[in-house]
Amino acid sequence: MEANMPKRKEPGKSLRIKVISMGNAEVGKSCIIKRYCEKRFVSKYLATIGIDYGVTKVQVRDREIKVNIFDMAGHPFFYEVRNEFYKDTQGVILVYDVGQKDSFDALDAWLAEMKQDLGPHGNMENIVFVVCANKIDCTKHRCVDESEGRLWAESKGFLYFETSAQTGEGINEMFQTFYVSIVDLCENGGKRPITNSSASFTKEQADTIRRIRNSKDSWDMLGVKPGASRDEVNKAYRRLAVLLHPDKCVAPGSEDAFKAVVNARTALLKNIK
Ligand SMILES: Nc1nc2c(ncn2[C@@H]2O[C@H](COP(=O)(O)OP(=O)(O)OP(=O)(O)O)[C@@H](O)[C@H]2O)c(=O)[nH]1
Repeated sequence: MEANMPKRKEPGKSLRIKVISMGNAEVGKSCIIKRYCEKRFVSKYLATIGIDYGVTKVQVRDREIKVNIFDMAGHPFFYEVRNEFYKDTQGVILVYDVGQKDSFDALDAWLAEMKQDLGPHGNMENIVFVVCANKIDCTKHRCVDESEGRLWAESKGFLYFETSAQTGEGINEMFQTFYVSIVDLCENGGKRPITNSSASFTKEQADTIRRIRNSKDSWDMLGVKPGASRDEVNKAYRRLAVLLHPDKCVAPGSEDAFKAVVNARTALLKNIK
């Protein structure tokens, strides 16, 4: 049996699972859990000290699921406390604040912390991850858009939800899908079920969309040196167009990336003899 498989897994029987929350301080981890479990929102920030623990029961199909939730403090100060709690986990709620780019950029570091604490025998493939792009009610401050977050999550085979603990948007849907995926995983011998989205685009497509988003000018976007010839620009354009054409590529953000590439080519060709 896999190390992080729960003890009882016969269909129709009750199941006990462990879920943890991860993400920078103040992104809303505790509020997301409270919104689902207690149906309320706490606007005052009370930093989690170390770990908060709670138990809840949910029904998935014909199974009663007893969920042990460990809400982790996001502050770096609590690293020593957190690292005791990563093992034997079936589900992770990975949260960032859509108005704080740092909290999105930190997601890789959170995965690295977990991987390091699980050690060489820990297997992250057996865990269901759901990414919550939280505080979507704060539209004015939003700086990480949906396609950027979704691309990050789905290229790793993680679930992705846009949430607001304040309004409740996306919260029930997120937990429902999360718990169903964990039960599916338990009934699938501890293997994460392949989602449609994770199977439908390649790493090259995801990396190219990210590169285009971060490019500094049209040359950079097409991946050619400044001063490249018409032929070089057209060749680079054709390669990207085949990779990202909306008929062929369903990765989040591909349509915008494709349009940006078309515009970059047009702008460059105007000035090349
Ligand atoms: N506008 C808005 N504010 C939110 C939302 N979720 C949480 N907050 C606020 O963000 C602050 C931090 O929320 P917490 O849930 O305590 O954050 P946390 O990630 O658990 O923080 P740590 O315990 O320090 O790791 C609080 O003031 C919340 O009221 C949301 O969806 N929208």
